[in-house]
Amino acid sequence: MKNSKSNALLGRGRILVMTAVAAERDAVCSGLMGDERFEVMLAGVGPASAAARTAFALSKGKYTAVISAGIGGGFAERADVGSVVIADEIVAADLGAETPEGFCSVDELGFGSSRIAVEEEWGNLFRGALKEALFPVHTGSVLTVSTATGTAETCQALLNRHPRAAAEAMEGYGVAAAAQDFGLPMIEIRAISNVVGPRDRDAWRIPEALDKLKAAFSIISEVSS
Ligand SMILES: O=C(O)c1cccc(C(=O)CC[C@H]2O[C@@H](n3cnc4c(=O)[nH]cnc43)[C@H](O)[C@@H]2O)c1
Repeated sequence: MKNSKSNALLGRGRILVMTAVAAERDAVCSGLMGDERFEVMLAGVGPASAAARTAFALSKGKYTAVISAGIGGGFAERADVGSVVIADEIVAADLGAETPEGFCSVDELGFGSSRIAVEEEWGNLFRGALKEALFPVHTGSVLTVSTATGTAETCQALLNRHPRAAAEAMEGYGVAAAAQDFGLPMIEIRAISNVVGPRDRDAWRIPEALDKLKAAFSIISEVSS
């Protein structure tokens, strides 16, 4: 599956892929099957570690684009367990201040933006390729949180603030902030392992999500060639 649009983005150099933990990195590497255009590194868990490690990697190597990837929580009826979410924007969902009237975002506080745009053309390309391969794939905001949601109340509060949210994870905004500082396009891809809501770790389908992550990167490698 060749595509000239992808070559414009991917053909110029190496792509840095950041995953939080080793199991995610291994799944991505396994899907990429030695595709040398991609380099996969560990971001650590959470946006701070992800931003620091991504910026460090970008300062040392020559990259033309960045992907934040891993497993993630899916919002019910938007992204089922076993599906893949391709972000169309990344939102730092808990970056701000609590007030008696409710949550106040950094945007409202006047300290910058809680949203970082992703590479739209690239997202469309990957989504199309995954769909063509009959892959369950969704698009929407991917929220970055420092505390994984564990109650129905927090889940509802996030959805009230971010009606377009499809998934949440813990690194995307950090990776995106570093990519933005280096002027590089980026995207976030999450294989859904669990439903966002009351914490039930036994219900997380991690091996299945890692398999989906692997399969997604196999398709991404193919469509990028
Ligand atoms: O225990 C394991 O074998 C294992 C293997 C791979 C990954 C993990 C993780 O726990 C990864 C943590 C990583 O996953 C993201 N994540 C997943 N679900 C959620 C969620 O509901 N809310 C927020 N983040 C989620 C997150 O990016 C973590 O860094 C374990």
